[in-house]
Amino acid sequence: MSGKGAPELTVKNCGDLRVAVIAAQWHQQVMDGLVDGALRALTELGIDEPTLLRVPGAFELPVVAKVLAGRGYDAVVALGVVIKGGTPHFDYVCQGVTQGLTQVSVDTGVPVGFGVLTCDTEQQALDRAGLEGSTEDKGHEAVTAAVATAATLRTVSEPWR
Ligand SMILES: Nc1c(NC[C@H](O)[C@H](O)[C@H](O)CO)[nH]c(=O)[nH]c1=O
Ligand SMILES: CC(=O)[C@@H](O)COP(=O)(O)O
Repeated sequence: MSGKGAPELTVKNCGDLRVAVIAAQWHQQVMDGLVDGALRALTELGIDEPTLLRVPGAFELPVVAKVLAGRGYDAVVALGVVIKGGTPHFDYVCQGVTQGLTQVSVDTGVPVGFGVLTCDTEQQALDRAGLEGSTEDKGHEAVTAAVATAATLRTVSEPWR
């Protein structure tokens, strides 16, 4: 299930890659879908012993991503759901998470799959959660993108980190 132009990625010979998934806990129903989709992608890729850690909210994703990226993981995947409320808080959470995860990836050279939904409504999140009736599976997508990038980096001859 790929949404709105996302590529159908095929990754081979990546079963030995070390992958960690970090999942926030806000909006449980949507998060259950994202985590299931992520684990399904890992199984399809032959990565059979992923690390799965939980954090309270999306804002806590970058610090754990940073620590894991320094522990020898080939890829880290961050999953979360941020839904707009009645104040600008949404903007600051989304900005902090996005900038933080981006910084981890470029600072460490470890791909960080961005599986954080930033939605105006709960229905938008449900539609992207890989649940029955969803049109997209962003958890699966985030894993596949991160693992594909890690596989690409593995072909780079010089040590990059
Ligand atoms: N409103 C949402 C949050 N807010 C909580 C923050 O992520 C963070 O845990 C808190 O500010 C304490 O540091 N988190 C989500 O994941 N989703 C939301 O919709
Ligand atoms: C994105 C959020 O943190 C959100 O739950 C905050 O809601 P509010 O802006 O109504 O406090």
